[in-house]
Amino acid sequence: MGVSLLEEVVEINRLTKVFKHKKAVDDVSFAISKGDVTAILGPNGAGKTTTMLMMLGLLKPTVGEALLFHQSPTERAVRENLGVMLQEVSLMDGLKVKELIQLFRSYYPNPMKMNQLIGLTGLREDDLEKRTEKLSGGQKRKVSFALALAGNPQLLFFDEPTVGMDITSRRLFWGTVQGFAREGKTIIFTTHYLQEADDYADRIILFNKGKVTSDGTPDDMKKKLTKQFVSFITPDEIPTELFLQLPFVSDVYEKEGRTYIISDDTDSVLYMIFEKNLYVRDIRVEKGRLDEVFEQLTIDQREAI
Ligand SMILES: Nc1ncnc2c1ncn2[C@@H]1O[C@H](COP(=O)(O)OP(=O)(O)OP(=O)(O)O)[C@@H](O)[C@H]1O
Repeated sequence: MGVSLLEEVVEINRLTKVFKHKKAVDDVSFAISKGDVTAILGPNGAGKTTTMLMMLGLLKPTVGEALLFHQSPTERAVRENLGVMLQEVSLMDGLKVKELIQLFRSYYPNPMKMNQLIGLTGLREDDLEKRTEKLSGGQKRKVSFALALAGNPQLLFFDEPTVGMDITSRRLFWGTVQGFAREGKTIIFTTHYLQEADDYADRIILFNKGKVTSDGTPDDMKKKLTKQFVSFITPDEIPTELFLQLPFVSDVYEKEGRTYIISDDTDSVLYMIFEKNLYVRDIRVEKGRLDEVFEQLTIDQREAI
């Protein structure tokens, strides 16, 4: 059981894509384990979609390779276990939604049951009778979600899945994804919504200018990229040396009457404050927020241009 949970279902090795003279993806390698929900996060043009298309075998890498289930993504056995929802939703015209979904189900050896698909995607009975060209943007995305799930795949790729969804649809979508993860399905999605990556991903792979700039759990990322600190007000002399000698404290300073202790272990700082019985009031703990991390990253990119 333990071994199969760690099984790597996606492996990309030195993946690089050059468009004319632009390096959209630059020497990217990582592996993704079975059952993980992974967010690929990054500013516009960072190379997220290009990487996903190469992983799926829809775009040929300039250098490197992508393997799904240890095989080429173009293998039939891989395709049968793969569900994909891309940004551009183009559905075959002239068919009713129900017919289109049935058609997709017929391509797979073990398709998901029709009523399960409807329940998971939030499609309504009357949507099923509509012709695809008559659907709204939101309805199209639901159909595209249903088509991605039609084969009951083990591995799912979503490129910006919740763009254009209302709050109810979004909630249903993430509920479905979380249920899949519990069943051991592997999910990879790109997003601009930091909150979604933080809330739903086990792992965030941060892209910037074609490269992976950070990779870890949302908590790891916050620890690594944001400043965490404890701050308080004290009428006493600040015991700067006492804090600075601790291995987990990187800086101590005062600003506008408030003392700041910068540390990646804010719990231990609090412990120290109480253990030494320091007279402090209005203690605040700042753990760092992911949107600040992202903002920082985007600013860095802009400055680099
Ligand atoms: N077919 C193409 N031809 C030329 N350049 C391309 C092509 N596809 C992507 N690019 C360029 O490669 C870079 C990476 O694009 P990509 O779409 O992978 O980024 P992204 O991170 O998915 O961005 P977004 O969040 O805006 O979708 C961009 O500079 C883009 O303009």
